[in-house]
Amino acid sequence: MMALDTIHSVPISYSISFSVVSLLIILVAWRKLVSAPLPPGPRGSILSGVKVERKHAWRQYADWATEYGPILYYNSNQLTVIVLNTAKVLHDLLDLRSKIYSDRPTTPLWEITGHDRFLTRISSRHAHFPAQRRIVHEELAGRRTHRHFHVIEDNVKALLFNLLLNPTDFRKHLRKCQGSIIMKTIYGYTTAPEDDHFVNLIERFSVVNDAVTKTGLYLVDSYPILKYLPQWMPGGGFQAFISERKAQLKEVVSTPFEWARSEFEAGRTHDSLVGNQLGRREPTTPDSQAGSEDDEIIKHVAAAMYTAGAETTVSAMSTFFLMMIMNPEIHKLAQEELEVVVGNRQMPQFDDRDKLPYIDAIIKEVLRFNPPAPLGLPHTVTQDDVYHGVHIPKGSIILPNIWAVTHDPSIYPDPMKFDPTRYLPSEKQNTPQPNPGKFIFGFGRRRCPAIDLTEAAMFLEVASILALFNITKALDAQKREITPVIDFTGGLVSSPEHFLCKIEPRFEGTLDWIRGNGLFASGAFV
Ligand code: HEM
Repeated sequence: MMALDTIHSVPISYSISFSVVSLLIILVAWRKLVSAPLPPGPRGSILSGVKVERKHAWRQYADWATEYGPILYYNSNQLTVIVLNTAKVLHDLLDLRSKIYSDRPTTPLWEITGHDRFLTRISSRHAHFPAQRRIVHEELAGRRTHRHFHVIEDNVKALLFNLLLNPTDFRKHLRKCQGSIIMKTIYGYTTAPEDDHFVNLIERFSVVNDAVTKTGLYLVDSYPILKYLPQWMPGGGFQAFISERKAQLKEVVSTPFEWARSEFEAGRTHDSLVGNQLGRREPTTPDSQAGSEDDEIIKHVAAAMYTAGAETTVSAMSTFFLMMIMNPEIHKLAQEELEVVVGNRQMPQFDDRDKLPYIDAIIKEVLRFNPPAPLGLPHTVTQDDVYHGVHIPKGSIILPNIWAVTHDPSIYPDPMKFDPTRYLPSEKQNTPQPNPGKFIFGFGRRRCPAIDLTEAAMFLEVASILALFNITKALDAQKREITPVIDFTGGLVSSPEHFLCKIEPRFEGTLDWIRGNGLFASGAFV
């Protein structure tokens, strides 16, 4: 009996002390939380909060950070916004506390229209999120990207050909190249030379999507009750707007997917994300729930890729053109490296990448100088948190100020100077400056899943363009050089403002050279 008492009393006393300790921990954490103030930041009007007026919000935030510190808080239209401005706070919160900082903010409008199902916007707590991330990882991570090298090669050849025939439209050609790479690797679909049906569909949608996804733009975001307003009541036209958006979204998500599925069912296999995933999933029966759920997952991953990947890479490539005309000595050094490693009049290959450190450094510097997504994509935090004595409330919108990090002089000295040698060891600097890829592709569980594909495509585009062309300042009617103003657009993706440049073949007979290298083979040019 005694023995039995002892056996039982030990766990009971343990569990009492365990409960007391847990309660104390919770109390201490709670006291810390309630006593911790919000981070410092600008205060706006009581009604609408702070308005960020500047075209480049990231610069405004960086300026505020010098006044208030690396973590800023402000209130905008009743939304709590926290901006993270240094590499350290970004790493501490978005990488190390990724478990609670990987969600995406949503709005009633996105939920009603279904925008919140895309990988770019889906909540990290949604049942489909792990499967969506697994799919992109399976299809695009690391060496798996190599399967798509031939797609990149074909489209880069088409790009070179288009630049030769019609250099003025270089941005259109960059867009075509990137869009075609995505459509082929994701759906197995070869885009038409002009006016492609699917590309037009997605691009039209992206424009509307941009407007729809501006947080707080619509009344329903502030007053969710409005979603129940019948169509016949004043203001009920909103219901028609919703139906239209839903239909548009369904078309964008389903049409290219259904094309890929019909190809798959007809036995025409394409080594694409959708084709491979259809091959992997359980066989479906007409009433199979699992099959249709899998389809939903695949569709929404695939549809996110074009909208996330087209604009960003085109922005980076446009910055590359701008930097080449503004820095002719860097352009020349890159061509000299290519001549030594690849030889004259040769098309660079993927295998050459490791032997071309200067080209690699130019790409890094392009991405640092103008990060295509300067504020990344917004995150949100799923529980109240305290960091260095400040309270980060659950549900706050967390903006990573990537631009502030890539222009932080303590990491990148003289940050407004375009200088690829930052990443190369030299007598002046034993340790090269950090690869901006650490920051510009985002953080934690939401980090961009297409980094390897992006870097491979940018390498081949940059190296091949420099191998074949000289990019210089355009001339006006009096044959004077036009020096562009270095300026970038505002918005989620920031690209160089319109500028002119001259793109000329380096060698006589380039057209013949292009023919000889099979550049007509892909048929994907305009
Ligand atoms: C230079 C080119 C690119 C840059 C700078 C870039 C940057 C980013 C950034 C900053 C994020 C947000 C990460 C975060 O929330 O922390 C992101 C997410 C994403 N990117 Fe990229 N990206 C590029 C190219 C691409 C391409 C080519 C694709 C597709 C083919 C792509 C697909 C995606 C997707 C699907 C997400 C959402 C991931 C998620 O929310 O879980 N990106 N990217």
